[in-house]
Amino acid sequence: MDMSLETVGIDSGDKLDDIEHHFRVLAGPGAGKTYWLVNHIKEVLHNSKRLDKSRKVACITYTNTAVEIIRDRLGSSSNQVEVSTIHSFLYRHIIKPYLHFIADDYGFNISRLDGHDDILISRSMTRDWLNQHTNQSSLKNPYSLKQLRDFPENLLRVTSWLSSIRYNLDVNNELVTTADRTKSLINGRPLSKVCLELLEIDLEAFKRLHWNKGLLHHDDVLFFSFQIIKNHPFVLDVLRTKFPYFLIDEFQDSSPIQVELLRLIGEKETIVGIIGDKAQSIFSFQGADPSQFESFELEGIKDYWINTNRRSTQEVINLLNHIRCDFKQQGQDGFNGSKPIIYIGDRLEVLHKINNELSGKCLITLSWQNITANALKKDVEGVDLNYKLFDDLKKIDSSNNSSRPRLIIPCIKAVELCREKKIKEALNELKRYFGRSNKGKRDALDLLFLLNSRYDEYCNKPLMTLYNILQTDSGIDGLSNFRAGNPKTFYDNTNYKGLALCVNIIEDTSNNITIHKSKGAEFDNVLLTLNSEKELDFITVPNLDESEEHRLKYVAISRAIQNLFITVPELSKKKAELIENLGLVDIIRLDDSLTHSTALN
Ligand SMILES: Nc1ncnc2c1ncn2[C@@H]1O[C@H](COP(=O)(O)OP(=O)(O)OP(=O)(O)O)[C@@H](O)[C@H]1O
Repeated sequence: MDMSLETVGIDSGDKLDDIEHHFRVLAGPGAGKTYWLVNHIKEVLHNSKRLDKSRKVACITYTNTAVEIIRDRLGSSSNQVEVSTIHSFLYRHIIKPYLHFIADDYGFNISRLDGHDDILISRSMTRDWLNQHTNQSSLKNPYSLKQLRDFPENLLRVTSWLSSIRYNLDVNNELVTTADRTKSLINGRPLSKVCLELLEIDLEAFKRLHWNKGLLHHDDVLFFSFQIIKNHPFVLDVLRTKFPYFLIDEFQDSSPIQVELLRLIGEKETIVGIIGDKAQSIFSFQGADPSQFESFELEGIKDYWINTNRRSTQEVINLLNHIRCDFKQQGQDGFNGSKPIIYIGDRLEVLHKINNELSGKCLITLSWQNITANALKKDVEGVDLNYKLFDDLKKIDSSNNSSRPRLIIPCIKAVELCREKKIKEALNELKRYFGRSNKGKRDALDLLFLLNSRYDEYCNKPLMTLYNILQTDSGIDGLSNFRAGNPKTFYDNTNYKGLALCVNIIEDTSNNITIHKSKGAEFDNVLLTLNSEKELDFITVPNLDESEEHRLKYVAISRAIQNLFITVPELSKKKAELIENLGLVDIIRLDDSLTHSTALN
């Protein structure tokens, strides 16, 4: 951390002398940033003369789970605080009241606006877009309009590429719409550069097709908020009046558009406070840029730094300190435990062994990939799981008149969400198929009931079993039979469970989650699962500044309060010695451990 002379060291129990200046709090994991933030909000509520019934503190954090934690900790004080994610905040205070100002300029059908969602891109929408593309006559063999539109694989290439549309800011702080060219790669072949250059011209027209239907993607919330503020600056004044204090936790994962919005809000009247840690920046794939935290500037901003770790045992902190080179955290006096352990062996066996040893205490597994987390949840073996089965299904069952994937994929996602008690999200999946009318909502509920009550009949069978149930008992018309061919082979030979493993459970609160979902949380006992010994480089040659992969693992191990375990299938003697020589972790080979040996060889 680049600590300037003006950076003031504080403790997570400290109060600021003056609540009326912008601030930045920098600190490592477990330092008590969220703890401090909650106390600071209470301080503001207590001392500020600028708050009343309609003037509140805005507190922005990254996930709905974090929102709940902060609300909980605020207790009854939370009436005067609006705690939310940035998307919910902007939707409520900018999009809903003001989108109608600019809706016509963007062809947005405001009468159909109904929240924001993760909008899935359909091939029919891609086709509609191609059919009206400004450059369609310039598209040439092998990617002519007809070839892009009518060859299923090409259509998939365009659709996949369009799914990566993002908004960013250019050097003049103007919004630009981009899509990631590499995402057109299907079956080893991408669209050509020439073709993509021609198509790129009209990306906004593609968004307009959705906006015409009142569909608002999460990213569109940022896009429209920014446009509204730029074109109608009085909206900023309204926000500043309503929120004299604007505090943001986990700032390191903000996107450049969010950062610019906050900077604009903080230009006058509103006090902006940002809290974060650049070494915990793990969302670059969503546009976050770790350098923004330290470079964020507002007039008179003061920097504070917390150098303690109030979460973990000294043994866990020793490992964290080894990995981090910009500063060292101090632990709490006398809070000691066992050295972290690296287990070498099959991860499911490791999980069972640790669970046995912890005898009933809760162990949380953290994995990089969603499919690994799901496999651990469902007790499935293997490291070579196919996380692309939904893509394969769409590709293989992709003839123009097949509506099967459009139904069966939401069904699988819905029932898996339902089994994790995410009923609202489950119904939302099915509403993608049935629509959002009252009838659509009723149909979604009926189908969810059917899928859930018959789960045991298909959960360990080929996908065809589920499809047959849908054909015979869902009441949905027009579900076509199979002829011999690749789609039938896929449905006959692919086990439902394989697809279930690919479902992403948002805000997963189970004991087996991805590292990204563990952000901000802490657990007594943590098991980090790794797929190969290369992934232990974050310990042997750590580089948090340049490697997001290393930061991700740093975040994972810093969730542990008491016991930290890491598992890897194999470990060469050379690398094991390298790690052993650090003296910070014990290494146990599972085979040896069966005879209670902790020896290396
Ligand atoms: N001053 C304090 N007194 C008592 N407990 C504290 C104090 N500060 C922090 N804690 C406790 O330490 C733990 C870590 O705090 P917190 O979650 O706020 O850290 P953080 O900096 O936000 O962590 P991360 O960035 O890793 O998510 C929590 O259990 C919190 O309750």
